[in-house]
Amino acid sequence: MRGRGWRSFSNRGWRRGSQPRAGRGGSLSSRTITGMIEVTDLTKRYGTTTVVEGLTFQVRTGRVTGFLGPNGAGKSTAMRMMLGLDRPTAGEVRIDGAPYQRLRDPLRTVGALLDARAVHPGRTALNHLRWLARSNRIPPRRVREVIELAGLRSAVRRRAGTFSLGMSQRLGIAAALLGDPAVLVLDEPVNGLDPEGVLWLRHLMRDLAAQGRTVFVSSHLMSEAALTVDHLVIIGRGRLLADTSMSEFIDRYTDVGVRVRTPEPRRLRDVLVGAGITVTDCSDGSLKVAAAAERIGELVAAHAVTVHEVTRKTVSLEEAFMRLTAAAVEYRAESPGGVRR
Ligand SMILES: Nc1ncnc2c1ncn2[C@@H]1O[C@H](COP(=O)(O)OP(=O)(O)OP(=O)(O)O)[C@@H](O)[C@H]1O
Repeated sequence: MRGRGWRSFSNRGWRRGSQPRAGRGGSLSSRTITGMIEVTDLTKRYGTTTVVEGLTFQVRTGRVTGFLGPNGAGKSTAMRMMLGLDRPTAGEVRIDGAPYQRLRDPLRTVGALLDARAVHPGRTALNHLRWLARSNRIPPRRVREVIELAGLRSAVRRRAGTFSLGMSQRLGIAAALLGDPAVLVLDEPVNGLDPEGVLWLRHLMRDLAAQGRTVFVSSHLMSEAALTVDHLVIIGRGRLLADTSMSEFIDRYTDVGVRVRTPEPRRLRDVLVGAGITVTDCSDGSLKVAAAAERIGELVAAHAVTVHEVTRKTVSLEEAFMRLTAAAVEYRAESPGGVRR
């Protein structure tokens, strides 16, 4: 059994300390917590179906890492394996250097929200949190602190079974914060939150990362991730598609192009290609030109080509995400004409 460094509970932030405290077995240790998650060659098969395949990445401290992928990509399965709830077919996950099962005080090291509804419906929110705190040797005053943090004060005496999904998410987040953990693993925590709740959660995640914690949060919405996340791990059909900073992702995948409508497409194409510019035909008859609008304007004027419209087009983050994961999308709607979107 491993020893554990001393930490203090504080609303102002999480602090690592060098002051040791007695471990369960009475041993003392000055080991401090790093909070890093290391995923190595993680694989999960159900029968002949491979749900997670050879995932390798690290989740670092002090930033919010988004775990993205389309529906069925394997995000929840990977998170369950991180938290020791599913056994990997191959590979491993280490949190702070050890598998989850070997953490001495799991709730104090990792706070997790996987399924907000997984609470006894007949138990009040307060009793749920009190029970969790007691079973993990967490001081009762921390229960009050997380109730305030999660904005649950007016609902603590209500039974969890009467909660809306958004309220359940808040309760789940309160429970995840109970142990003042260095690592937070949150599966789609935005689901069901109202706009005020979404804003609150964004700020909370950013604050937790700014305090030096590791925040790992799944989502299938890039537009939401873009507002919170510093780093992205993107998977599709269980495989790693990207492990990149948000800014690198924007640079690499959200290309900017210019659409040009002209009654002389052949002439314009010759002029542009002659200037070394890449030109692509669009289905509506316009041309997609890989050059700045100013450059196109100069060439058009110099060669007296008639142009009806020049429009700068940017690829949104959501479009870029859909392009990246397109080949790995398992579930998607058929359009009325039978063409896949
Ligand atoms: N116990 C199981 N037995 C068989 N297949 C499973 C099991 N659990 C999950 N799967 C399959 O694994 C795949 C990945 O599921 P998972 O829930 O991990 O994806 P996800 O990325 O979290 O999806 P979503 O965004 O829809 O929540 C799905 O095809 C799912 O049907």
